[in-house]
Amino acid sequence: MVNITEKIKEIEAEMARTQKNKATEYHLGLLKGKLARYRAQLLEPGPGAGSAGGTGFDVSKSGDARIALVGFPSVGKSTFLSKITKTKSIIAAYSFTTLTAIPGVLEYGGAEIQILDLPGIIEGAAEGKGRGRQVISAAKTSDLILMVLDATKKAEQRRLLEAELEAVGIRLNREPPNIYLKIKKAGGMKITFSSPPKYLDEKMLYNILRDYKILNCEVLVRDDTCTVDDFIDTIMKDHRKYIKCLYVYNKIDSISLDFLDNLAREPHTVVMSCELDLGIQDVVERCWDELKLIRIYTKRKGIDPDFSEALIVRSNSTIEDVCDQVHRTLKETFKYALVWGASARHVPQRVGLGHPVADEDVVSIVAK
Ligand SMILES: Nc1nc2c(ncn2[C@@H]2O[C@H](COP(=O)(O)OP(=O)(O)OP(=O)(O)O)[C@@H](O)[C@H]2O)c(=O)[nH]1
Ligand SMILES: [K+]
Ligand SMILES: [Mg+2]
Repeated sequence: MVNITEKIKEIEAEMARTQKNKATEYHLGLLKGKLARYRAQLLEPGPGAGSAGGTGFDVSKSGDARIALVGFPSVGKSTFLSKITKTKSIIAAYSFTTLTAIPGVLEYGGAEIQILDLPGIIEGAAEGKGRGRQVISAAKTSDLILMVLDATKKAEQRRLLEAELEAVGIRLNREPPNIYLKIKKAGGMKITFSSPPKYLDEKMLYNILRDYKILNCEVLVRDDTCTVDDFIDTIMKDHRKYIKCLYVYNKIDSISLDFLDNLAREPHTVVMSCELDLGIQDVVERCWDELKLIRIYTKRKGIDPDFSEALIVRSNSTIEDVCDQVHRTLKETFKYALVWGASARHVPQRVGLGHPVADEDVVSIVAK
């Protein structure tokens, strides 16, 4: 492990020394590729490492979605958990009060959302400082990262945390790059671009692929704005996780109104004060919006739908997912479904398993 950390440091130092220009472009691209590979190795649990490896804290997933509270020490993560759930996580003015993952349940919109309060992370967390690697691995399993920031601290805290998460392959508020890569057994490399690329060329991709020992493959870059980093993310796609992130500035009771106004205007950002009980509900609502969970009300033939209890499915779900939520084997006897609501072209619409559902649809499943 020490070896890999040293190698990473060496590559980072070499990248810092290398001037960025046309002549060094290929070399820098290769270095980035190597860096990504070592970082992935760093996260793999070594032999006998047990749960101390990259697996994070063993909190089993429960409920309809998971939100991870990530931030530097003493920004108010545990205070926030205690506000929005019945769980009491220890709150104190000293750093590293929380030492493991503390799960709580937020009930909202008929859904149960698991909230994971995590220990504070520090710079260098991705390389294993503190419990950083476990914290970040736990964050990697979440549907939404709530990055809790201290409004009284320097603006760079946000960039530092983002860099830590990026270093272990988490991509915040982004989509996977629009690059097709298929690894083959023979036939050499075939690299094509849908339109002339702005930041890539064939030779560069060729070199990086060779460095990864990928000699036979098909590549199609579909977006002319893709960068070397996007290409490396495509090669490393098994180690990448695209997660939504909401930036939450806490302790706004201690900053000026002007400053507060600026913070609140940043994208994906909400502000709150746990101490004064300000903005907490806004944060919860924004979380709900970001998770894009879908509530489905089921209806039996001849009876009004039961609006008191919703089935919760994820965004982009279909009738098939609804069936799976009701019962494991319901699909097998499924004949058709009747749908009332935003996803139906007319009401009720008779649909099959592949029909995409929308929030607050009413669904009646008809079995064979
Ligand atoms: N001024 C102010 N202080 C707050 C607010 N929210 C929390 N605090 C204080 O900040 C300190 C740290 O709170 P915690 O909830 O323990 O912070 P944490 O992020 O869980 O800390 P670690 O577990 O150590 O990483 C405590 O003294 C809280 O009372 C707030 O909105 N305003
Ligand atoms: K604390
Ligand atoms: Mg805490």
